[in-house]
Formats: sequence, structure tokens, C-alpha cells
Amino acid sequence: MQLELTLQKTLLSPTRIFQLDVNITSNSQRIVIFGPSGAGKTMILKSIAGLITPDKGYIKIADKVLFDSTKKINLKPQQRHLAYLFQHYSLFPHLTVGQNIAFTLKKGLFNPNKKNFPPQAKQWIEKLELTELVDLYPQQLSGGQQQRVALARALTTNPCMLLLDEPFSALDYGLRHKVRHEINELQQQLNIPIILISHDVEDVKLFGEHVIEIQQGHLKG
Ligand SMILES: Nc1ncnc2c1ncn2[C@@H]1O[C@H](COP(=O)(O)OP(=O)(O)OP(=O)(O)O)[C@@H](O)[C@H]1O
Repeated sequence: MQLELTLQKTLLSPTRIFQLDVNITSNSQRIVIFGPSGAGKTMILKSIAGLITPDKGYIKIADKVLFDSTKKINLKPQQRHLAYLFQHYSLFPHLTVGQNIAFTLKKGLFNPNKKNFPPQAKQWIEKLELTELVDLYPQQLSGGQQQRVALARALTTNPCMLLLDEPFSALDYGLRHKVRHEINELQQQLNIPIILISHDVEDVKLFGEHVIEIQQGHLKG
């Protein structure tokens, strides 16, 4: 999928200034943005998702312009049709697995029904082999299971791209290896484009068809 991105953003804190200034063009279905902690990876991903607004820049995915500071285009996150999977999954602790997955599809104020899920939720519950877990709560799941629930919830909206923010960092070493390979297979099966950010070289090796290295807010090299 074609990605064109130019971003500039300055963040000021009392003790320092952080400047993000990057330019990325890619045709890859599997992009890894790699770099040390604090390099600006999450800021790039959140800018793509529409969760933070760059000072200046341009973001285009496929034929859709998501952000253009000169033309004052800034689509809302829900208009971008992207799914953002956070580092710590952000599941709702008071909702069951099934309700968590159905949550993004619900209309109105009430939580999703505990037993009847919309077809799009059912489809992902089955595909990600979560049928046996639908009645459990997030705290009753392993890290890998929570990860699958978060992924199912992200996929129910039919996103045109998955944004994965350090998706394996909360898992212990053994599970990280297993879940990394599961997600790799799933991405290939679904053929859904991903941008994955990580500071782990194993992610680069497995997912990095196009690797973008970032350091202190700038592309390396
Ligand atoms: N609200 C803020 N105000 C000031 N500086 C900020 C703010 N948010 C982030 N920063 C700074 O921006 C820089 C980039 O942060 P970002 O979260 O994008 O890094 P990262 O590469 O994703 O790191 P990590 O791998 O640790 O998640 C960091 O140096 C951080 O201190």
C-alpha cells in the first residue's frame, strides 16, 4: 500500500525540546519503524492514526489524504479507517472478551450484549480462535490471549491498515516468540498492510519488508 508521509512536530517540556522531522515513502505491505526508546516512533504512528496533530506535514495512504497542513485537511481518527493496536492492548476490564470485541461496532450508550454479537465480531472471534474465551474478562487471560482479543477488536472495523505499537513488548520472552509468529501468519493470510513500531531486532527480521530507522526524531542515515 502506498504511504507518503512528511511530518514535523516540536514538543516542548520544561527541560528539553524534541523535534520530529521525517519523510517516508513506501509501497510495502510490511513497514517496520525501528529505533531506540524516545526516538519518536509512537509520535509517527499516532500522527498517522490522527491521535496527535503534526505542526506541519502531509499524510497519504493509498489514494486518501489523511492530513495536509497546507490545505487544512485533518481527518478524524474514525474517518481514517485505520486500526491502532496499543502497547498494552487497552481492553476494558469490566467487559467480557466478546463485549470487548463487539465494542467498536456498538451504537448508542449501552455496552454490547454479553451473548449476541454482531456478525463482524463473531467472524473475528472465530478466526482468532477466541470462541472458548468470549465469557471471560481480560484479567482472566494470558498476555498472548489479551493480544489476540485486542487484535480481533481492531479488525472488526475492517481497517485498511493495522498500526502496531510495540505489539509484543508486554509479553514474556517465550510467548513473545509464539505470538510474533502468529501475527506474522495472520498478516500474510489477511494480506492487510501493517506499520509496526519496535525497538526489537526480531521484529525487524520477521516483519521488516521495508525498515525505517529513526533516531532522535530523524531518519537515520
Ligand atoms: N507531551 C510531550 N511533551 C514533551 N515531550 C514529549 C511529549 N510526548 C513525548 N515527548 C517526547 O517525544 C519523544 C518521542 O516520544 P515517542 O513516544 O514517540 O518515542 P518512542 O520512540 O515511541 O519511544 P518508546 O519506544 O519508548 O515508546 C520522547 O523523547 C519524549 O520524551
